[in-house]
Amino acid sequence: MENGERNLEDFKVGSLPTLIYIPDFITETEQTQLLNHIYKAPITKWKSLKNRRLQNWGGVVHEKGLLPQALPPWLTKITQRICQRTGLFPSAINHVLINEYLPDQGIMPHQDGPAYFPVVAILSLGCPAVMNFTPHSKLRACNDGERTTDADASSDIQKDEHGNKICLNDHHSFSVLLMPCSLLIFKDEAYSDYLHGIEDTNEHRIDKVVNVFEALKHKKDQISPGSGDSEEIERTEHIESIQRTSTRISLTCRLVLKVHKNLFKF
Ligand SMILES: O=C(O)CCC(=O)C(=O)O
Ligand SMILES: [Fe+2]
Repeated sequence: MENGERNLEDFKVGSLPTLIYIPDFITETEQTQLLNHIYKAPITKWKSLKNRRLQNWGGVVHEKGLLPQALPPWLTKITQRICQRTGLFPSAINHVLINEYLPDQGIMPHQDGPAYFPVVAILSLGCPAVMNFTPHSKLRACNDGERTTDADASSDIQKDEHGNKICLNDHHSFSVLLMPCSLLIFKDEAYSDYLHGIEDTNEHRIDKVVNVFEALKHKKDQISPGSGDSEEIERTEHIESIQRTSTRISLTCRLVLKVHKNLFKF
């Protein structure tokens, strides 16, 4: 069965309710077409930041909403597929941020801004990379002094009827391996209780990845490209990191619900 026909539930990874990883969401030909469009854009379309470059498509996002600009057809082809395939966006995706990372570039752990509808879909192109999810500091703070043996863990603290603190969910840091042509979607706790980021190093650890099968496939390919037997996968399980050897491009596709039709109403 093609990935496009399978139930979204089948692509859930990790223990959080809504972290979805779809390998081969686009074909390699589509990846090449997208990269061509991205690199055909005028140089002025790129905004250089300290540790990466980005292109902003769909308009300017302000605290109060989006000052819109129509997405080009080469992007709506993808955003429409994401909306249809996931059914998680209440209306059409209207904003796409394209990030370019050299092998030693990344993005600081962060939470996406409040202007966005709280579902994000990230399409990956080019070199594989690992995205790390870490519990939000607000949650970690609840836990200070209570879980000194496990620095990565955090819990929702609530009070019981006597006012004693009780821990509900455990929050652990985890990672996702983002392979080219894959789509990562996250919402709910993964969106609200965790920071996500990519380390600015050319080697990424994969020991905490939740999409394990993807990691094993990749590890096998690093050792002997092309051969796919499962014994080989087992033999490569000891590899704990991936090398970033070329550029990665990502398309962060989101929806800003509040759209300003008229500049003067801002
Ligand atoms: O490049 C990525 O995969 C993540 C980008 C991201 O988190 C963002 O644009 O907010
Ligand atoms: Fe983000």
